[in-house]
Amino acid sequence: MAAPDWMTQLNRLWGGKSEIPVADAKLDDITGLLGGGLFQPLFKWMKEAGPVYLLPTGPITSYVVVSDPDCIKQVLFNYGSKYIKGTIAEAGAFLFGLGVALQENEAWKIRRKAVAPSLHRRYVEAMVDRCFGPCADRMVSLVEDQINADGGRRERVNMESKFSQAALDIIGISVFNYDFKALTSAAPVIQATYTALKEVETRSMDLLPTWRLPEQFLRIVSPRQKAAQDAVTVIQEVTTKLVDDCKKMVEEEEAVGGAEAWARDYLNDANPSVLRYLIAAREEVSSTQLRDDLLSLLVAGHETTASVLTWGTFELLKPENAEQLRLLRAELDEVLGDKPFPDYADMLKLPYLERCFHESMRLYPQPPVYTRRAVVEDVLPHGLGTIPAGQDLLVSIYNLHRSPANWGPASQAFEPMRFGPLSAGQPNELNTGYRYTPFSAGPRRCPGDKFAVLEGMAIWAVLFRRLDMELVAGHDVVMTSGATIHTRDGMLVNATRRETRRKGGGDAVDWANLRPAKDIGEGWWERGIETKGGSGADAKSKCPMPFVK
Ligand code: HEM
Repeated sequence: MAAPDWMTQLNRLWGGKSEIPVADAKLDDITGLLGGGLFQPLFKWMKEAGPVYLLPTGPITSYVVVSDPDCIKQVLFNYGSKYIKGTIAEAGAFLFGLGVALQENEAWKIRRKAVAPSLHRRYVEAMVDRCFGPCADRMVSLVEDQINADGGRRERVNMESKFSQAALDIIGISVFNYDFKALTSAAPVIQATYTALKEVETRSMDLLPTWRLPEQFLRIVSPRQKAAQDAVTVIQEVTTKLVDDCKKMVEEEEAVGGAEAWARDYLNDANPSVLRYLIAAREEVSSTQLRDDLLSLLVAGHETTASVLTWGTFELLKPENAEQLRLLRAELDEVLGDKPFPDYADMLKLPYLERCFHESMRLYPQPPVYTRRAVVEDVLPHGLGTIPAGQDLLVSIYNLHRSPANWGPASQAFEPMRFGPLSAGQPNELNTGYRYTPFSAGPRRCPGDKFAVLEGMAIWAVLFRRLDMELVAGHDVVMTSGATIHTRDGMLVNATRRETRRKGGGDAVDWANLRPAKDIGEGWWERGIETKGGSGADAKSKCPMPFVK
């Protein structure tokens, strides 16, 4: 995506405010990383050019890459007044249609107001017991069955696929009340999601945006575009069917018992879902709008969580992180014993596990980079530059989270205790001064944050309590990017059953006085969680879903 040297020279004549340094982007920087993630050269250039720099991408096109906490805060909070999503919204329109994730301005505001309440804290908490725990159990039981069938010998498992399948099953049940059974059958929608998301990323970074040409033409001339369009058709067919089925079901329930009886039954025994909530809300909305909103949830909520789990597992299985893994298991044994999967009450007693999930999101933010476009001129804080109206930006959360300026000399190391004592709580953008911003901030902040954290914790709790795993020797786990960070060839582990510990039977750990197992640099432990800040989400509001008690 970076422009060749001559283009960089040309771009130095950029008409904007020239105090923003220009990245010295050589083609070698990205050819060396071909097949790797785009976010990696962005990190290299940040080290050379500083936390705000201009990246020329063509003779007249460029991105300003932003990696400073205060600048990122300003850009994200001014969505709607100074910035819009820009490139990513244009490039993703073929996939997301009218859905909440990529709409802009007024159209987005209406959809956000309708969709966000469906992911309310209380609904998500109810989902832990009904869905997250049982799905995690299903994932691990399948591996255990394989091990048993093989006489107890170790089994080679691609954990990236397992997490992706489990996350799809979870999002299917909680959002659509539909079981994709991705763990037990080959769901074409998974591959379709990957293909479509990869295309969104490629489109947003294309040097020559040929994808702006008419769709029918692209189908004929470009096999890549044809594959992307076919993938979208698969995803849309699946979601359309789910919307139609749910609408029919609600209509039938109303016809039989009237709205009141339906509501009563709904409270008593039906499985709640976001889709049923949206239909029950009786908002005047077309089936296409509903389909695209749900597709936003499916896409935004599936791969993101799965990728955090993949990379966090990779870190936890590295020999250098043996102590972190020991602590994680000690906590699980202490709280869960031989319980097959945790419920919501257990989740509140697993702060170290939650820290591991946050530390994984710090090192592997999903997505690592996203776009904004300035609609008016904006002066960045700390004299870091002026953004002219019309300028495209790349907000690099990967740079933000890995920069030694924000996280000290050991910023690249996996250390869940870097955020301070467990009594300080869990990190978020508010209490870390925006140095840790995994769910974005401001109006477009992720409404699925609580969902994601509890889902990830449930899956890890079951996995690490019941299985022993080691990374497969000689198999390189290499980062590459779709819209989230993928592995190039999977994340292979050898798995065996783990000896069951009784509740309280874990290693005794002095949790109150636990400090980082690694040297994170002087003064950085104190800087983990700096201020008392809320969750960033609207935690106290009343749950709008009538069926959640
Ligand atoms: C670890 C998992 C997840 C991460 C790291 C994550 C991260 C993000 C980020 C960074 C954004 C905003 C991007 C921007 O500002 O341009 C976002 C938006 C969104 N996320 Fe998540 N997300 C996760 C899981 C989920 C889940 C589980 C759901 C739903 C069940 C979800 C639903 C959404 C939606 C609907 C949006 C669009 C919101 C809007 O534009 O108003 N996410 N997510």
